[in-house]
Amino acid sequence: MSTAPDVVRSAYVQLAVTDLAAARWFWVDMLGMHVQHEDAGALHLRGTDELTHHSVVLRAGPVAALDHLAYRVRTPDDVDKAERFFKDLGRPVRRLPAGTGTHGVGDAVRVVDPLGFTVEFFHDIARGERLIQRYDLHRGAQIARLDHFNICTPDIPAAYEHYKSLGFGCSETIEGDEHELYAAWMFRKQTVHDVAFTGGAGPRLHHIGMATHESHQVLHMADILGSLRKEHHIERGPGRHGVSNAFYVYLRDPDGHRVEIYTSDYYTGDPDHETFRWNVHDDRRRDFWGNAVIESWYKEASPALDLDGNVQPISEAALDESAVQVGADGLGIIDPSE
Ligand SMILES: O=C1C=CC(S(=O)(=O)O)=CC1(O)O
Ligand SMILES: [Ca+2]
Ligand SMILES: [Fe+2]
Repeated sequence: MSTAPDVVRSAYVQLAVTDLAAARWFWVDMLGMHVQHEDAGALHLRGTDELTHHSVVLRAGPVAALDHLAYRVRTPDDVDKAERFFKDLGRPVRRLPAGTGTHGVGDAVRVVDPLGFTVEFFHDIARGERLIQRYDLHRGAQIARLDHFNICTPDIPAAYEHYKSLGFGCSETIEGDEHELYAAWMFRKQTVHDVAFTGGAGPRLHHIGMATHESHQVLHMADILGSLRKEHHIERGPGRHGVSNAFYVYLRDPDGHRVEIYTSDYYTGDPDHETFRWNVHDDRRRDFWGNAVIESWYKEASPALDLDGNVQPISEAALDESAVQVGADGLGIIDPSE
């Protein structure tokens, strides 16, 4: 096996949106993300703490879809390592020299990974002005940074093994009584996750997680949408997660792309960090207070594009967590004897 690239973190996502103006309203006017670069066909956005050019790229397109996920690697040579790693796996690989890929990003490589997702690995990226203490510019949810990707994939063990081969640690899992793997959270940066897997038809993007510093910003985002009679953009929460212990709310943008506003998870940086395992019958796992998980959260997700911008065909999942009979999800049957 060739050497894996040294991935630093989940760095940006490129989404195809069918109405760039409507997307601008949601991601800039409502969430408060900062416009680093804008042209007729795309918006490059970042949060208040982010010193690199962007963490969300919204590109106008005919189909609302995930264009690609992007991980930053530690050195320029790690871009070469990523190219060799995925070529050795026999996967489609496309090198994008500086100036030929996403605006602001230097030399990069894009691959279709074994799970069917288009993923970019880059090191060089343009810098942005330090906004951390420009409180005069902080608005909406006051998004600090991109925290994670959550992807729908039919084979969670395969996803786990692939990201383990890329050097990711595992912070938490959801497992059945026989330890069948329903979901996993994996990391390179020293927090709960850079990527998580939700069991379901895939490849599809379940959501991107955007971090705020404090829970009142999560609540304020929900209040803003309620005030404007845009409450239909709130899909799930606010609430407290079991997995990750984060405080959260899930929103849907005008194209249905799901974004989580997420705060206050925990440190995972010690070399002997142990995985915390939840049982799928524990109804605190997804919401620590036992609140139901709305069915759309399990079933709906954004399709994924291949290297040429075509929608990837999807495969159905073997395990369906929403079908597991638990009390809180509202989808199962509560055993009256309990
Ligand atoms: O970021 C996350 C952390 C926890 C959860 S869960 O709903 O608690 O499983 C979901 C999530 O993957 O979006
Ligand atoms: Ca090189
Ligand atoms: Fe999440």
